[in-house]
Amino acid sequence: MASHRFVHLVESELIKLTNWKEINHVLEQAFVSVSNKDKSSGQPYSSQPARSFVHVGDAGALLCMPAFLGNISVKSDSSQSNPAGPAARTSSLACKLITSFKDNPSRNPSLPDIIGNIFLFDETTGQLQATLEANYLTGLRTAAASIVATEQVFLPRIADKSKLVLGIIGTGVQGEFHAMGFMKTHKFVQVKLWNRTKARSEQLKTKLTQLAPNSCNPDVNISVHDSPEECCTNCDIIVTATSSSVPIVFKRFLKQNVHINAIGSGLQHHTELAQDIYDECSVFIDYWNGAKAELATLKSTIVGEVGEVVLKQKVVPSSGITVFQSLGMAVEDAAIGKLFYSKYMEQLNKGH
Ligand SMILES: NC(=O)C1=CN([C@@H]2O[C@H](COP(=O)(O)OP(=O)(O)OC[C@H]3O[C@@H](n4cnc5c(N)ncnc54)[C@H](OP(=O)(O)O)[C@@H]3O)[C@@H](O)[C@H]2O)C=CC1
Ligand SMILES: O=C(O)C1=NCCCC1
Repeated sequence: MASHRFVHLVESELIKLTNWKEINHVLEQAFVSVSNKDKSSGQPYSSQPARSFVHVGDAGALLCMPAFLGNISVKSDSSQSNPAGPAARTSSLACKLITSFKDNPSRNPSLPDIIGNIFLFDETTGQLQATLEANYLTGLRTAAASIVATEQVFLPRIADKSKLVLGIIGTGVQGEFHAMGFMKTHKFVQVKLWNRTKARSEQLKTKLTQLAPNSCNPDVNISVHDSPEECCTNCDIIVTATSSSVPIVFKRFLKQNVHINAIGSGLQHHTELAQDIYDECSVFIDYWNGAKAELATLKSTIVGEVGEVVLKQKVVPSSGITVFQSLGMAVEDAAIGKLFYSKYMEQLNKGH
């Protein structure tokens, strides 16, 4: 059997390897892979069952998220050593095991809602190659999924992209990753924050103010708001990232052509937005397999997968409210796990 070296990558190591452009690039391929039914098309493809849940009463659950992702490039074309040549293709075999216990943040001492690891296997031999701490990576890949969904579903219908306003409803871990990822990759004139516990949105404002000089708009205005309504007013793009089991965003808060990335509420999904939004909007999802199981109670019009939009199999509306209903899927973890492992090994081989 070929000898191989096993590595465990901890958060401090992963932070050093973070590059939003590369992350968005692999997330877009993850979306494409689930919608691509033709392996010979040259596009990424994947095999990913609906994830399984082991429920621990009402306290939480253990999620098992396996996936194979084929024919991906882990570097954006512009960062290839040979920019003229085709991006080198690889694949990823991975399984994320992650728990979600919604009362964890209010424990003393406080614990994260989600705690997990990605297990990455050699796709030729099946040997375990690496484990990667997955809290940080889940934050990055969930935000990148929203960014790619926004780019595909919403930005094409916006003529003037220079005056966009972003709203973040819920400034916990996910809210923070979303604010940072969006500010690093798109220009916003204002980023509006709301959180149930106001001190936490004030803390995020301080962090984002420090980030602003290295964001797409150093002059961005960052503001903290007293209510979800005040926060959503005038927003072009909204992220809901809470564990609320009752609606906190209603249609009357929204601009006509708003796009919402609804990523929160863990195992229940679709509880953060009021039914009057779902009655009117067009919903985009990450994958049908997951939606059939996890969005069975959603009463709305699901147009299709984000990957179907990238592949031009589905058309996006030219106006109206759009919602990306993010469940989270295993190919996202397979994609980001492979990206970070490759970057780590590359550095190791260069002797850094
Ligand atoms: N779609 C996906 O791929 C993923 C989704 N998630 C989900 O995203 C959500 C946020 O996760 P994460 O940021 O890690 O968790 P955090 O514990 O860091 O943040 C939770 C946030 O929810 C807020 N909140 C909790 N209950 C309520 C309520 N009743 N009304 C209003 N706000 C509330 C908290 O406010 P306060 O500060 O006041 O407590 C806090 O802002 C979770 O539901 C999680 O399961 C997570 C990972 C991936
Ligand atoms: O995709 C994930 O990872 C998660 N999704 C829902 C909540 C727990 C983590």
